[in-house]
Amino acid sequence: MSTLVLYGMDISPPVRACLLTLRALELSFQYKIVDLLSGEHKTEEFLQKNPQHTVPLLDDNGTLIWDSHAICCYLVDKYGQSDDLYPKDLVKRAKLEQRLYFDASVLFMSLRNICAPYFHKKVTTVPQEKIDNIIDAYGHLENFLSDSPYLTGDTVTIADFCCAATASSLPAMVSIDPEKYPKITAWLERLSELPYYKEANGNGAKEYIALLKGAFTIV
Ligand SMILES: N[C@@H](CCC(=O)N[C@@H](CS)C(=O)NCC(=O)O)C(=O)O
Repeated sequence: MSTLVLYGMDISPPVRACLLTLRALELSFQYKIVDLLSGEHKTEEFLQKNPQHTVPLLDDNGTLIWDSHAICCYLVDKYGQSDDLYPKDLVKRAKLEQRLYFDASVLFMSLRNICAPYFHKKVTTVPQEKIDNIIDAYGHLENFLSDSPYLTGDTVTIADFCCAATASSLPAMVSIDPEKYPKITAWLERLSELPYYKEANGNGAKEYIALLKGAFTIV
């Protein structure tokens, strides 16, 4: 029986994507808090596990995996009772992975490019260009949801978990106007009905927004 340990903290969107996946798979795991705000991710002990010093980090009986997207894929492939959350069908998987890479390279980066300078160097001025990146990303997300309730079709997958963990945190910088983004708004409401959503993502997203809302001046 393997022991799963997730390292992270609730304010981190990619950590919450992993929490959503772990809960959806009904896996038991140990959650070890790494307090980024006090620099615990830069300790020798953590750097030995993840030299890139990011959370989430998964330790599956000595196998160390980081990057939330890699973790979510691994968890479903290894422990899923079905492939519903991460289909094996190549065409379905390709569409899903496009959404994962969208989160990793566009959506989450639009958030990280603002919050990393804030957390690392207390930078509170944000160029309009960085705000425009969030608005562009919202536009793409709205478009991905134009003809289906979830990001890859009729059922929830890890693409929804990864993108929703980020999207539900981005209102710290740019609100999601329900009139402009009705699909994103309905999608987040739909996901919030999952029995484990509040604990795995909702509370942490609220905490993240409370920590950052109003912290920035756009220049
Ligand atoms: N693409 C990575 C991003 C991970 C990431 O940037 N995590 C942030 C917290 S939200 C972090 O650990 N920052 C600390 C650092 O980069 O030193 C993932 O999806 O896991």
